[in-house]
Amino acid sequence: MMGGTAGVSGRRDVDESLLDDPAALAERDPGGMLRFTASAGAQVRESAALTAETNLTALADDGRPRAVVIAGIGTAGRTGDVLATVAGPRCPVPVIPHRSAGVPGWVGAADVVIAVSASGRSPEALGAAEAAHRRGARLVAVGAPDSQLQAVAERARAPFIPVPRRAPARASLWALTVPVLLAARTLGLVKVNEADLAETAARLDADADRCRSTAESFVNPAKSLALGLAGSIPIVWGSSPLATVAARRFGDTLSANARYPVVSGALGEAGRGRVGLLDGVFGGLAEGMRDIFADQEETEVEGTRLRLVLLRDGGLNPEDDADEPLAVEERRADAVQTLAERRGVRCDVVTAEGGSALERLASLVAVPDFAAVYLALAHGLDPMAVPAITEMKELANQ
Ligand SMILES: O=P(O)(O)OC[C@H]1O[C@](O)(CO)[C@@H](O)[C@@H]1O
Repeated sequence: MMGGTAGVSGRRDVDESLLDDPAALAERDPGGMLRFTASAGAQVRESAALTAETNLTALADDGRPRAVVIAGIGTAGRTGDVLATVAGPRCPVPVIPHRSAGVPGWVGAADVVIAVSASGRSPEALGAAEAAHRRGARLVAVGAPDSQLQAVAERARAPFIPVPRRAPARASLWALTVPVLLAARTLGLVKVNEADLAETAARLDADADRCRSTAESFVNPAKSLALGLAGSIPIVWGSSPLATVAARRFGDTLSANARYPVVSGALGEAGRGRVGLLDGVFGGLAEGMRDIFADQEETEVEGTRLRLVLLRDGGLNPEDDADEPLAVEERRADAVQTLAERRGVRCDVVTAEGGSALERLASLVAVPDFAAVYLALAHGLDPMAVPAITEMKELANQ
């Protein structure tokens, strides 16, 4: 197979009408990615119940650890980022996401390793679980039942929290995240309570309803976000550490489902560097050309342009720990919107809602998760197929 024909088929331009045709959407989504995305709230409830059935006392017995390492790759790795932000900057114990096989050299008996893998077989999670056992660290494993990861946990006599498998792993973000948070709660590192979980699940359900395939583009926030992004290079910035996790997650799903290149990260850091993209050939320069041609017959100027998606975390809970005062984050978010406006770069804003950090995160992840699927479908791409990843694994012999 040659470039262009290898991998999935699709169309370069989006078919807008397809998004308002639920039957056509279902046909182009044979694996049911929309259905999996809509199960986020159910995943929270199911994983909370499965964690409650797991005996985690071995984890708590030795008291507060020196450090917690969350080991896994891809979506499993993102759960470590979620834990680090929910634990917050004043967490007395370092919370360290780790994305390569094994564990950092300093990990020992005083530490806890949480190994996460949706399939239960990633070399990164398996290597970490085995290394944790060898070094005498406390281990808890999260992943598919009856998997290699479960076998390693059993050999190590470590708790294993089963998460029923959904293919692909990126559709399991909430199912994997909740056990990680609850394991950390057992260690006294986060304050997530049952009401937070219930409210988070309810918000994910409500957003899934707003984003359902039968809701038309003009009332469906995910479809309109997808159409706004069509043909652009998305820049996704988060106003706070929590919103930055959501921004990175949107980068993951836009790349994996819709195959869009994305710049994503923290607005605080971007403001000291990458904000310069707004002045570049895909930003202000391209928009300037559009203005020149707008006076002439030609209204449509060819060329790819940036589209800014700003995820704003209103920080509604005053008890939340924060690195920076909310006012600083808010001023920065206002500033980048002004910058984009001055350069003619279109900007979509998603604002967090909800009381707890977890619910606010859910409110920033839910609509973008659907938008990435709709963008794939509008291009005629099967959001679930990942031929390049499979080919990469074959070629790299992994
Ligand atoms: O959660 P798992 O099964 O360990 O997979 C890790 C990552 O590997 C992939 O399956 C790609 O191989 C991603 O989709 C996933 O997030």
